[in-house]
Order: sequence, then C-alpha cells, then structure tokens
Amino acid sequence: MQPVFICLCYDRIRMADIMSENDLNAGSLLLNKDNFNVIEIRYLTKNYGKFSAVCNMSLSVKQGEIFAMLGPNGAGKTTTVEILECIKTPTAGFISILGENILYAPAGNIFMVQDANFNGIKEKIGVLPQDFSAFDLLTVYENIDYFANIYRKHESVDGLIDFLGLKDKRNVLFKNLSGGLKRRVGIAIALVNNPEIVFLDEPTTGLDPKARRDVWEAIKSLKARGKTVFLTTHYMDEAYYLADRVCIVNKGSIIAEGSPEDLINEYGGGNTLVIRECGSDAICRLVEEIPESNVVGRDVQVKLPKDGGMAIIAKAVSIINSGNFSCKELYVKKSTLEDVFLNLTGEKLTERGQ
Ligand SMILES: Nc1ncnc2c1ncn2[C@@H]1O[C@H](COP(=O)(O)OP(=O)(O)OP(=O)(O)O)[C@@H](O)[C@H]1O
Repeated sequence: MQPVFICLCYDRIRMADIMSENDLNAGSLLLNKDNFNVIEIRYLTKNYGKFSAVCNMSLSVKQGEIFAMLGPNGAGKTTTVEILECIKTPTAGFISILGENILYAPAGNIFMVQDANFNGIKEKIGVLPQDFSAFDLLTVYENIDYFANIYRKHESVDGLIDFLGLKDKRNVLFKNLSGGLKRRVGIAIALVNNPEIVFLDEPTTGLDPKARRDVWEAIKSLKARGKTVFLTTHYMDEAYYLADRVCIVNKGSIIAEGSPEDLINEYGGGNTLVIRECGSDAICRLVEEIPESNVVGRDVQVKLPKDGGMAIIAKAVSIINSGNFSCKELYVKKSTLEDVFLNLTGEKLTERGQ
C-alpha cells in the first residue's frame, strides 16, 4: 500500500500528496554519490489543533554545507529543527537524517511512526537550542566537560575550548560571560559528541554586532571542520553571509530556496541606482530623460535592469555633469534577501523578524 500524506493546512488544504514506495526508499533519496543529502524532508507537517505550524514542507541538505532556514518570528523554524532533532513529533511526513529514516504516516485515522531510530540520529547530531543557557555557577571548562561526559566517546574539552577561541575564559563562570561568549560555549557543547550535523537555532539573536560577527566566524569554522550546519535565523544578513543555500519560510511553508545570490537575482527585483539630494532642477531632468526614475523624498531612484544597467548609470552621470548639478551621493544599492522576502510576501522580514 502506498502511504498517503494528508496535510491539514487549513488556509490551503492539500488532500493528496502521494509518495511512492520508491521515493521512500532511502537509497533513492540519499545515495547520490556526488551530492550526499544528509537531511531529507518530504511533506513535513506539524499541526497544533487546527493551526499548521509547518505545512507540507520538503527540502534537502547536502553534506558539508551551511543551510539556513530564514523567516520571521512564528514562521515554523524552531518547530522544524526540533522535529529534525527528534524533540518534537510531526503530524505527518518523511524525514531522513544521515541515512536514518523516520516515516510519520497515516494508518486509518492515526499517524504511525515507522522505522524510527531516534537514538541513532541523536548520536550523530549536535544542537544549540534557541535561548541556550548552561550552568551559571560552573566554569566554561566544567560546563563543556559536564555535557561531554554524557557521551561514552567524546571530543577533548580543551580541544573544543581552543577551537571556539575560549582559552582565556576556560576558568570563568558561565554567568560572567558576555552573550557572544555564552553562545560560543553553546556551540562547543553542541560539538562534544563530534556530530556530523550541527543544528543552530537562532544562534545570534540578541547579540551586539561584534558578538554576532564572532559567532559567525565560529559557524564558518564548523564548515571548515567538515560539519554540515543547519541554521535558523530571522537575520537576512546572517543567512546571506553564512549560508551556501537558504530556504525562506513564511507561515509554515517554504516560499523560496536556493543560494543567496540566486534568490536575490531571481526575486530581489534588481539593483537600484540612488541619486541623493541633487536638487529640483536635476530631478526634473532625470525624470524627463530616464523614464524609469522614481522620486523618493529628495532623491531619485532608478531600478536597474538585470544586465547591470551601465547605460542608465552613464546617462544619469552625464545629466548631472552636463547640467552642472551637484548631488550628495550617487550609488548602486544591491537588492538583498530582505527585498526577496518583501517581493514574495508583500511584508518586511525585519518588521516581524525582530
Ligand atoms: N506547542 C505549541 N502549541 C501551539 N502553537 C505552537 C506551539 N509551538 C509553537 N507554536 C506556534 O507555531 C508557530 C511556529 O512557531 P516556531 O517557534 O516554530 O516559529 P519560529 O519560526 O521558530 O519563530 P520564533 O523565532 O518566534 O521561535 C508559532 O505561531 C507558534 O506560536
């Protein structure tokens, strides 16, 4: 019998996503020699009563990449990672992590868990939960050592302290560390069992810009160590800087997926030429001669075409020069993942993401 996934997404009900037996064979999903998918999700759904926190989600993560799930608060990021971490049980769907398959399939009216090896998965993953905290009255060393000793085989505690740049904080109480250092201790703890995949749930929320940068570098070094990183974030600059691939989620569904550059190229709406404070005469000339011009306050903005728009830029410069106009500055504003989100949803990511 073929498993039938019934997704109760109440805003747009999909009754029949059907996976074939072949699809559910881990071999066919995972073992592509060049592109080993360490995480595979198919038709994942998590309902709380009539509300779908995760709705029919499918994605795959390749070995060794940094994969970011980007979305505003309440988009379903934590729910998804907690399902992958085997903390939460989904309503329906198929998950494969490092070759361990879990199928949440309906049997009559009941969703049954089949083929689950939760311990097998937990041994191979590391987790930095959202709002991570450790023992306030233990030192950095003692905290990491405590978690390391939960595992029979574990990494060297001092090795992890070195790797996360915490050597001079080794004997400092956790409660006396800055927010950024606390997150680095959290990453060290996530690594104690030498996991193949590290899940980082909003690892820089609430940190100041310098601390965020430091945590970013720590995350980059995980990739250099060969780890696969699954990151959730509502910071588009974080996803842009760190991720090889990003999936953008909104209201429990994936709305776009790809490398940051590809997403920006496809959905970012192109770059914008900004001519700041050039005066009313110049504004009139620019609007007259460059039909794509928009007046925004005291500035003129021109959406540039995908080819880079060199002709438009040259024309604008020539108008400014030939008319002896002066402007405060003239620059090209690159579109960002924020624009991608805005164009796809009509809403600003930052407004709901903060
Ligand atoms: N146990 C629960 N019962 C009911 N609703 C829940 C429960 N847990 C989460 N939700 C809801 O599911 C939605 C998704 O929550 P989730 O925590 O996964 O979002 P998120 O993208 O991680 O955002 P945040 O950064 O705010 O945690 C939210 O609307 C949340 O209120």
